[in-house]
Amino acid sequence: MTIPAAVQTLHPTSETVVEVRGICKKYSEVEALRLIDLDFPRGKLTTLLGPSGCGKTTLLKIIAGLIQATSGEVRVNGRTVTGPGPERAFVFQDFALMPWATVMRNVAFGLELQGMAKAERQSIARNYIAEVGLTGFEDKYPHELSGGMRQRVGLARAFAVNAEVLLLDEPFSAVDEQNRRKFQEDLLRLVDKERKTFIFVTHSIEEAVYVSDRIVLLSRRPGRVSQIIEPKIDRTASPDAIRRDQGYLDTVEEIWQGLKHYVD
Ligand SMILES: Nc1ncnc2c1ncn2[C@@H]1O[C@H](COP(=O)(O)OP(=O)(O)OP(=O)(O)O)[C@@H](O)[C@H]1O
Repeated sequence: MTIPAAVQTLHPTSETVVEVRGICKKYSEVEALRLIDLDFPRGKLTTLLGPSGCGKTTLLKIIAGLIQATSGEVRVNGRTVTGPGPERAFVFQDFALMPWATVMRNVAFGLELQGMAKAERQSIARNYIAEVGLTGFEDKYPHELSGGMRQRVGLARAFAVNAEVLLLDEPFSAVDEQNRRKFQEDLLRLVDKERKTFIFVTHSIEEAVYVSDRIVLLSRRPGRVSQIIEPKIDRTASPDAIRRDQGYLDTVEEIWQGLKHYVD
């Protein structure tokens, strides 16, 4: 058997944007997370992967400042997180679009809240609408779009506010396989282009290996970091070639071997 092209590392770099230190979270009797220490570097996409209920969404929400840890600390650019902040954008599973607003207004809404002039925010929004393949749909309302298109609007909105840290909670979970693949490619292009810090939660091992620079495997609840894997994949290859790449296939297998004993 070939040795998977993946290595374990946990070294902070000078480019570390998000530092998670000693995070524990208890929901009354339920211990969701135990002593999580992680660093998230700029320009990289890190995926949190692990058995259902291991605390992935909880960790993402603690980093977002949407819920408080029981103990420990999160720092973003050296500053302790005490609540939500403009440098962090949280992309929810359902995207929570405003049904009464057009695609353009939805995508530009965060900028509107910041008080940006209309022409400027529309120009930024137009750019991200194009990035997610929705040019021509600017004046449509959410109910006139397919589920996959609505998710793209949500993604464009998150990018438009220009947050440094993007927290994505299973953004592709509700779309069909073809749309999902298209999204994954859009996401990889944006990671490459935008130099932001992406923290991504998914249930799909294949998706994690395809899109991630690093994969953090969490153990069963209480979630702890059990392994960190860096898939070594040539991302300049075509999407189909990547999915046939031996390094890709070996990493998928390695993660499956690590996770399968949690599934019965
Ligand atoms: N508000 C809450 N009150 C009580 N328990 C909660 C609350 N939110 C989450 N939990 C529990 O904490 C644990 C971790 O939940 P969380 O949603 O973070 O896990 P997850 O890994 O994202 O799960 P999944 O993979 O199923 O989406 C679970 O056992 C869940 O039931």
